[in-house]
Amino acid sequence: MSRIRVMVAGANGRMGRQVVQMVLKDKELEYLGGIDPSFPAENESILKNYPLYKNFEEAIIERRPDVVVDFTTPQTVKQNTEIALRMGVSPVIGTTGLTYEEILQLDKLAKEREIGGIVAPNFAIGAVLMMRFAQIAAKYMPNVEIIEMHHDQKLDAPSGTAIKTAELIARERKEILQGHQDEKEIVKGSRGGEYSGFRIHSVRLPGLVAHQQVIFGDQGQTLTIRHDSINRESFMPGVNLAIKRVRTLSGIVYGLEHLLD
Ligand SMILES: NC(=O)C1=CN([C@@H]2O[C@H](COP(=O)(O)OP(=O)(O)OC[C@H]3O[C@@H](n4cnc5c(N)ncnc54)[C@H](O)[C@@H]3O)[C@@H](O)[C@H]2O)C=CC1
Ligand SMILES: O=C(O)C1=N[C@H](C(=O)O)C[C@H](O)C1
Repeated sequence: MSRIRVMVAGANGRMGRQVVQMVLKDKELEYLGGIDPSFPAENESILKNYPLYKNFEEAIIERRPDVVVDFTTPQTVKQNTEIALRMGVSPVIGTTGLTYEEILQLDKLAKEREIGGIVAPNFAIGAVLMMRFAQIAAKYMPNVEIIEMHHDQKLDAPSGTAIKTAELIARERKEILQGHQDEKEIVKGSRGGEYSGFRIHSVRLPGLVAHQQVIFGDQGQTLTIRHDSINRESFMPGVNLAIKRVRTLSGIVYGLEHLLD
């Protein structure tokens, strides 16, 4: 059986470097090279041993991968994905920041081209379970707040995981007036961002990787569902699964959970 030919966009980033190592270790995958406009540090010998392109379109035209994994930035991911789909390449997208409308547009393009793709805001199995458990709890405990905590270099807030969690909660939660109307924010933003009647709070600190708590409250009790990624290896089994399954999909699938059952 021929190996799946993979390129990694954002290869020089925190996630990209981890993905390159994972792909190189898997005998079913062939690493064709990376795409990243930044220069790898002197000690990043792995990246320098393989082709490293600065331009996404040029890389895809020249190498013709089966799958391109994207861990870049919210500013570039949509354009990258459109190029990949137009070139017949299946995208595995970990980059956050795509809106739901943009995912629908990409899905339309993927279906027109008969190509499978996946957008997963979180590739860690524990995070997928956290989101699912929160969705179940929301039906019975509609008073809820989300606190997500990440490293201080993160570009987007709230995190893609928090947004997806909020979308799942909003689907189940009956519409209630949470808290009261007379609240006054003395320090602007201290009550977080509002999503469909409940709050999301984003914490950014050095020392953190990726963490989230979903806290439900009811009379005399709280329920806290918490997930911690303590390193970026936590995302690799999910990314590996997506690379192997993406070409069997129809259109763009949103969330790793769709590959698990
Ligand atoms: N879905 C998931 O499980 C996870 C998603 N993420 C998301 O992945 C994204 C990347 O995160 P990090 O690796 O921490 O960021 P990072 O800043 O360390 O890496 C991003 C890399 O993309 C490169 N880049 C920028 N524009 C590019 C372009 N047009 N083509 C190719 N490369 C380009 C940058 O030079 C940089 O090296 C973020 O959106 C983050 O939220 C992060 C961790 C897990
Ligand atoms: O930027 C990160 O680090 C992460 N981003 C994703 C998100 O925005 O949810 C996934 C994970 O939380 C790590």
